Amino acid sequence: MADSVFSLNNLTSLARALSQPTLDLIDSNEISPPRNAQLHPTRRRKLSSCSSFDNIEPATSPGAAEARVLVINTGGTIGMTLHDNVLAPKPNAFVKGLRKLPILHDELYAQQTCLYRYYGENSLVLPASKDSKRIVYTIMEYSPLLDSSNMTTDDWGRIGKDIEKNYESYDGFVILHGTDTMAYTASALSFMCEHLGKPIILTGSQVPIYELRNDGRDNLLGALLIAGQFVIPEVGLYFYNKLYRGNRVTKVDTGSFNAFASPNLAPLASAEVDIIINWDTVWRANTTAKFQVSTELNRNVGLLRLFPGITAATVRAFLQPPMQGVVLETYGSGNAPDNRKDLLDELRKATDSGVIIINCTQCLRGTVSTSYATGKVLIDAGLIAGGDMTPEAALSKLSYVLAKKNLDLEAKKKMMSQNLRGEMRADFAGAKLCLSDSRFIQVIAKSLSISCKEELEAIRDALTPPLACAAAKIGDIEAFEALKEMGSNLSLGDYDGRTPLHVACCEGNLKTVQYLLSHGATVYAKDRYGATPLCNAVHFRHKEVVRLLRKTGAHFSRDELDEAGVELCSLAASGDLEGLEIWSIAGADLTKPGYDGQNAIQVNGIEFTAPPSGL
Ligand SMILES: NC(=O)C[C@H](N)C(=O)O
Repeated sequence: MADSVFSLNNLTSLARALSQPTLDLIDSNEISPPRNAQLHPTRRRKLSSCSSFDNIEPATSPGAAEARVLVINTGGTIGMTLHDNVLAPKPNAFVKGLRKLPILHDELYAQQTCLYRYYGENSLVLPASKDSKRIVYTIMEYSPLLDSSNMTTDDWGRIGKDIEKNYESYDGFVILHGTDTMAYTASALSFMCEHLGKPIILTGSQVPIYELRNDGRDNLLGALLIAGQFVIPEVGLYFYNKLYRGNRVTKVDTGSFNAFASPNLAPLASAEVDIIINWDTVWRANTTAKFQVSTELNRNVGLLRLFPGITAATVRAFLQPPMQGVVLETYGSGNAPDNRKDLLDELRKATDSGVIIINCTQCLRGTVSTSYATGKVLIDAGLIAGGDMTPEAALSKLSYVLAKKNLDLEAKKKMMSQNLRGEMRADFAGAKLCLSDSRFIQVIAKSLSISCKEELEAIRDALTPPLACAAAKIGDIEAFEALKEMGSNLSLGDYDGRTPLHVACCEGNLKTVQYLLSHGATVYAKDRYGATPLCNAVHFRHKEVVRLLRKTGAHFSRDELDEAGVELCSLAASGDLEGLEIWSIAGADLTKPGYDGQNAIQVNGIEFTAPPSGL
């Protein structure tokens, strides 16, 4: 033990250093349960302090039975009431209103489990799902609440920052927002949220939730169920039983509950009898970097819609400094008059002087191309093809890209033509193998006399988890490649919810973990027992794997953290410094008390030594 690189003295320093950022995070915008760990080491144990504990059915598997969602209420019709015959947001009424709606809140469970004391006054809980799971959600209400027509880029930044601050405390996020500019906010957040690993779902309604017939209840319920149950690492928009990719939507109807369309991309999920997730479509960050929110946005951007007879003077005025980026909404497949030299000259002058102009179509569906002479002239004038991007996505992408201080103009232009968050279709002509190309699947299909696409996909999905977990066990990257070729999703869990990443983390094969993380595996997957890949890597003491997972944004779940004090004390009691070191690398707070109120550092008479100054 003497030659251990990790002594108890630096453990105490580390503990201090580790606890510091946690404290710094607490401000009025962060909603989290009380951090006084001495009160209740686990939520389950906490239940025993409730007077009505005898009536509660204990959770079958603590940690897996409750999911937490943060709801950020920015305003919108969903929470509006009539004043002087016009609809306007009503502050401080939403939580009270929801408490009276049994489909959105189970007051009995809340009372029995001391929900408010543990999660805060603005918390609510959905009734139990079919598999006895609960979604506990906490509402953060903005002041003032806004009609979304009043939203600005500063409001997008505020939402982004609040998600970032609370990222580790919740499984998913729901943003309540007015429908008028929801497509813009959803697009902007999709770019601002870099290396996203958890669901962020915007929703709202066409009719206030307080009215007899309204769409707010269903929309909120659906968004909560998806955000709390599925690790969809995207900014989505949930409306009228469909989850869409946020940067693919546009508002198409003012008078229907079916207010949004995603003309160029099928929904990510449909809530019918069951909620069906279209996992093949789900976009994944495929990076090992940690989640962060980039709130720097450039406001010198604009949308200009071509119309027959538009004058060169109008175009010139629009493109004057300080304008730096413009989405030009063109005709059909990206066309403009090729007999209007005056117009084309204005566009050319602007691009020559460094204005980035993106060519997007005015049509609801389809992509820009260069099939016509009237389209080619715009390429010649220095415009960048916007593919099948919506104007909302193109505008917010410009705002995000132009704010990148470390990129020169060429790099920004390149970034604009790349697919960053699934906002445009990348041209992979011929690169994607279809399911029936896979020899393996074909052999199985033949032996089972199966030929239709749906049946083939069902076989693939049934076989993927055990095959991918087996490949993870032995670190067989080629097997992963073969599975991916079939269109398999390497994040799918087996019967116990164990994903290939869980297995690779148990095995400690760094290369395999790296591969899975860069091919869409999520660090937030929880198996049937509530265990995360990080918890598995800690358990099997794979230090480098733990480091990589942390770099990617992994953190202990709330229940794992609650249990940590006891585990840490037992490691300290047996003088297991290596074990303690791994826990601290994984983000555990070494000052977390165990059963008797003592923490790891105090256990067995070990003195808590003050850390060297400066830490
Ligand atoms: N349905 C709505 O939410 C429309 C409202 N004007 C808003 O965007 O805030």
